[in-house]
Amino acid sequence: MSTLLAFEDALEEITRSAKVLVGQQTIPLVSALGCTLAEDVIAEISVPPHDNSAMDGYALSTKDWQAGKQFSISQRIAAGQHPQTLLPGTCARIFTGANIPPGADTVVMQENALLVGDKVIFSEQPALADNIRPLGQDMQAGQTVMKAGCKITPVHIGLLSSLGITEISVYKPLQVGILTTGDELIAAGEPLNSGQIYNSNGPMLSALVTQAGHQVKHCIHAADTANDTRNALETLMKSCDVILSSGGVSVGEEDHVKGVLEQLGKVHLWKIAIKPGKPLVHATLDGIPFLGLPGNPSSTLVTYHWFARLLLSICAGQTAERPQPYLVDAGFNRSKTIQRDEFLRVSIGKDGLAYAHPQQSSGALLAACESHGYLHVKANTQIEYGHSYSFYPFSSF
Ligand SMILES: Nc1nc2c(c(=O)[nH]1)N[C@H]1C(S)=C(S)[C@@H](COP(=O)(O)OP(=O)(O)OC[C@H]3O[C@@H](n4cnc5c(N)ncnc54)[C@H](O)[C@@H]3O)O[C@H]1N2
Ligand code: MOO
Repeated sequence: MSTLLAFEDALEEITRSAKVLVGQQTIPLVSALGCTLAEDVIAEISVPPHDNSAMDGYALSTKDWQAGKQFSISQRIAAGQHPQTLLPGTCARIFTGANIPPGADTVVMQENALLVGDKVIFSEQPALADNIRPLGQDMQAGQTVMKAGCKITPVHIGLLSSLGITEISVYKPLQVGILTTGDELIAAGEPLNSGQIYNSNGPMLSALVTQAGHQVKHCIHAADTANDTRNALETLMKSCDVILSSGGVSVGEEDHVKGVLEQLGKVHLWKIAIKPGKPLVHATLDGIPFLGLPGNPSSTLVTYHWFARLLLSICAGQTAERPQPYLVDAGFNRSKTIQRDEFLRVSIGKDGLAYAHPQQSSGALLAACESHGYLHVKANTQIEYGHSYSFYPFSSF
């Protein structure tokens, strides 16, 4: 056990030397959903660009108001129109989104106004700036509204459109190579013979990489031989920015990945004190970052979520954020401790407590589908009912 690297040290080690590996390009904003912003965005205009009305009603000057005074309506301002300066002592009919005329400093909503012929009475004294959305309320010209590294969401597309932006500088997508290994594996769709299982890590990793906004450049499956593994890696090295693999990283003589990595590049770390996911390997192949994820499907998932996801996001220029934990109380006891940090697949019950899925085998994947997230139980720690532990919902990865 003493040779296993601690979870936090491994995270630090894997991310420390990682750097942006992709170039930039300018693309139409409407095509930028899911892309990573390459440069800070500084607002060139204020939003809104003018003081405007938040209500349909009447714009007037608070100093003109008197109880019972009948105001004449000196102009009508619809949204999009350019207002005239307000005639002193009068009010303007105004609509939501219309610019406030110079000389007015408040808006009374029409429900609080009494129309008497062609005049209006405001029974309540209006407060200064009532129902006025001031210039720059949302964003001020010169303000940094988005930082480079941010992943563009539909809300960002709305925000940048409100600044009049039509094109944006983003990072080109990271090209990711995926290698799966194992003689027992066949692709879904093929008939299953004795001793075989379907390859689930390949499609799962492709989906995880795609979901994170990267491009799966090439997926290769290699047999459990050093030759096949080396050939596959050399092929991936020709076209990929980063390479992920699954399986073949443990200690058996059928596990060839680590040996081949030592021939092709430099291995930085192997074996981490986590469960599942212990035999994770991190290497560099001719400048290309490589992460070898253990083949058990839940080990692949956990090591992708905690290590590969962060590594890929740094290489893609994304702001690499570790998910924020929520402190959640355990709904069960477990006296057994292990010398590795554990990532239990748990559900949060209606009582707000965390319950471990009964199937925690690293070979089982259904448990992750039936759970809400990970309960992080530090090495050598018992689980006690009612004590709190860090919970990470799957949605935060
Ligand atoms: N003597 C020891 N044996 C093992 C150790 C150990 O410390 N000493 N560690 C165990 C742990 S922990 C893990 S995790 C596994 C990881 O092994 P590998 O990364 O070498 O993975 P494989 O042996 O290739 O496969 C493990 C398991 O997962 C299945 N698998 C592999 N790839 C896929 C895939 N693409 N889709 C679906 N399932 C996959 C494979 O059939 C095996 O059942 O090693 C332990 N052994
Ligand atoms: O530590 Mo391994 O990844 O569970 O079976």
